[in-house]
Formats: sequence, C-alpha cells, structure tokens
Amino acid sequence: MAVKPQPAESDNREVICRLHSQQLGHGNQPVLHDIDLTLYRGDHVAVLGASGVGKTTLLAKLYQQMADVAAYSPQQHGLVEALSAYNNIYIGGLERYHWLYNISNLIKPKRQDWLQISRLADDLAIADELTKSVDRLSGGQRQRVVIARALFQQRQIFIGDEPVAALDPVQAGRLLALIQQQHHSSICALHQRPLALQYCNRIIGLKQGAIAFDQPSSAVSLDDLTALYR
Ligand SMILES: Nc1ncnc2c1ncn2[C@@H]1O[C@H](COP(=O)(O)OP(=O)(O)OP(=O)(O)O)[C@@H](O)[C@H]1O
Repeated sequence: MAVKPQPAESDNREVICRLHSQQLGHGNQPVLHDIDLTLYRGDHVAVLGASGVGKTTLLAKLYQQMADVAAYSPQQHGLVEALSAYNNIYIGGLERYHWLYNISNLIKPKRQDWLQISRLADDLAIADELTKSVDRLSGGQRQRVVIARALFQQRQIFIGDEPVAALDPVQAGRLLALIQQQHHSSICALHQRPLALQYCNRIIGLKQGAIAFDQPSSAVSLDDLTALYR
C-alpha cells in the first residue's frame, strides 16, 4: 500500500487536542514542520519514526497542551532513586491530597493508599518490589514503576514516550492494554511495530521532519512502518 499523508477521518467525536500548521523544535532549531494534528476522545495512537525524528518533541508539545488532563510517562523516567517503589508511585497522586497527608503517607503508608498501590503493582507484576528503593530494580521493573506512577495520577489521557521499551513483547502488550483500559485516550511513541498495529487504533508515522502518514491502524501494514526507518 502506498501510504499518503492524511489526517485520521474526522467525525462527531470530541476533540481533545489540536495542532494547526505548527512548527516544533528546540530554540531556533526546527524539528517538525507543518504539523496538523487533531486528537479525538477514544484515540489510542502510536507514534513511530526513526530515532531523532521528533517523537519526543511532538509528545512534549501535546503534553504542554493537555497538562491538566493527561498523565505523562517520559523517556527520562525522573524516578527518585533513594525512595521506594511505593513512594515513587505515590508521587503520581501528590496533587490529589493535602501536603500534610502526603508527608505522613510517604513516611508511613496509610492502609487505603497501600492497598490501592498494591493492586496497581499487582497488575504490573511489581508487587514484591514496592518496599525496595528504585535504584535496586531492573530496567524493566523501573519502567513499570514509571507506568504505575502515571496510572496513579488517575488522569483521563495517557501520553507515553516509549513507555514499554524495556519490556518483553508479552508484558509490553499487557501493559499497553492496561494503559488503554484506564485512559479514554492515549498517545505513545513506540518502537515495537507489531505492538503498535495490534494495540493502537491509529498510527502516526514521522519521517524527514513531517507527518508521513496518519491512518487507522487497519490501513497500515508492517512494511509501511518499516519504511519509516529507511
Ligand atoms: N533539548 C533539546 N535541545 C536541542 N535539540 C534537541 C533537544 N531535544 C532534542 N533535540 C533534537 O531534536 C531532534 C528530535 O529529538 P526527539 O528527542 O524529539 O527525537 P525522537 O524521535 O524522540 O528520538 P528517540 O527515538 O531517539 O527518542 C533531534 O535532532 C534532537 O537532537
């Protein structure tokens, strides 16, 4: 299939974010140009493209626009190394509570929060790691702590910069499904092409500083995705 640039079909769905003819970059260095992009409620989007093409740049812009309603799982995890996995996950929910409650909970977890975070950790297969400081965890375990922290934010939209890169394909698929269950919309940079096709309903391919295509995943083949990296 020859994939042409084309925005996803619009309908009566709720628009959650729109970029119109945007140039995105860093300082005076442009990275992406003429970005026209509308995200709709119910979209679960994979963003693919070669290293350095601008996936993080695009996600950061989208997060800037949706910071009030979106959880962001960045590539640089920003974990607090000396704190336990429990405390790092709890940090995702800090803004929901009074600071005094937060401090006491970080020192001695309250039963209800411990149970809630334990259930999350169970889903992510890190329940046994909750009391360990994150500097003692493997790369994949750390990545699951980051996902748990984002899930504990309890936002409506999930923005993930390669959120499952350190996980094996089975675990990665399970966690993408969990992320999608808990957020009405999501947009993730992914490198695993089969996962993008299997779990996301919309694929945005970036190439040479622009959106090369924006299509329902049913209209995109593995070869189309491979072509992004040539
Ligand atoms: N803070 C920054 N200041 C200046 N240039 C930057 C900065 N961050 C990224 N860039 C540049 O912008 C371009 C796009 O980077 P970006 O991180 O968005 O790519 P990416 O597709 O997410 O890459 P990767 O798959 O390797 O994470 C690259 O050329 C990069 O060198």
